[in-house]
Amino acid sequence: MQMMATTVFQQALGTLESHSCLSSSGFRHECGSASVKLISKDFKVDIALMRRGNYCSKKRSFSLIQASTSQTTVFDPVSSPLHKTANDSKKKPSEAALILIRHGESMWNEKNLFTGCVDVPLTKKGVEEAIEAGKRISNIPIDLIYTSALIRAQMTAMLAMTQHRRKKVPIIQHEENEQARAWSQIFSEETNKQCIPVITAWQLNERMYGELQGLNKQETADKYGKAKVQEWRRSYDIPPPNGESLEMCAERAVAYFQEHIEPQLQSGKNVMIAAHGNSLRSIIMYLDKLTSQEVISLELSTGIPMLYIFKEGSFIRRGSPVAPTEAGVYAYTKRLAQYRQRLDEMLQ
Ligand SMILES: O=C(O)[C@@H](CO)OP(=O)(O)O
Repeated sequence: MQMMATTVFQQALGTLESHSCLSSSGFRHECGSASVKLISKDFKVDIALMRRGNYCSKKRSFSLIQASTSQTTVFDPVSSPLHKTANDSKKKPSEAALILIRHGESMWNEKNLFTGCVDVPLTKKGVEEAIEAGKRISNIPIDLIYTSALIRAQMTAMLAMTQHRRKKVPIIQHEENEQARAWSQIFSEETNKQCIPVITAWQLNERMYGELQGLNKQETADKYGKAKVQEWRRSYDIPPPNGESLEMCAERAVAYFQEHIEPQLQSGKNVMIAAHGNSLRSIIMYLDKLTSQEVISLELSTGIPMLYIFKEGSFIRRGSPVAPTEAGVYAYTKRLAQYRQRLDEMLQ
């Protein structure tokens, strides 16, 4: 179907009250969602907003962002506007998608051991979670992927990308030294266009859990008391013995995000970050402007993608995209809906 230039969506202010209460298991669904009908001349889009999916934070209300015929500046022919005009490339990108995903279940998650920076792989369940996550983001544009230096995050990113409908190939970048850079070059521009660079950064590693690494969480609580262990696990500025506090983790993870990832989003590139429970908690604290008190109650489940839209310097949380097979639609913006429609056309 010829993609009609969609008209400006009517702005709908969907005020969503989502009440989330947090459980020690780390997450609880909350269906504080509302359906908001966005009508344009070309197609009606029901956007079930803010399906609270599997991550919680404090009670928040959201208003729907204005969706307009903004020029999409993306680095992917599928989503580039059909009729680019001369001055399009000079236009600042309208928005960019940011996907955050905590790695799937790891073998030490399964054993309930403190993991931190110990480099353990995913379990079979973690592999399945990563693949399911890939299905949920399979229609969202991704131009760059960032992971930590740990295999559980890298496995999650690569497994998720096996499900992406654009079928670009994620390539881990080796820039650790000149030889690594030289020996991993791609000598075909066309092939290069079909690749997505994957940048690994130790700054996105899980918080270093110090002398708790390898200890069983329940045994540690029995030994030191539940309150003390909860303080080590979830407080902002109290580190575990010879380990990192969340604040210390944020000093590297958020700094890396601001220095290396945010500029990419500002240039219109769509980014996925596959990382860890605490390094992502520190980043979400920054994105959502949570206080050190509020972040205590923020928990992330394994393998559940979280979608943000970066627009005019702000991060708008859009919830967790539902799987492509599920009825209904996503916390999509117009641009993301267009991208999906072009994928459908391309894959017909
Ligand atoms: O052990 C760890 O590294 C982390 C994440 O698995 O555990 P917690 O959720 O207790 O911070």
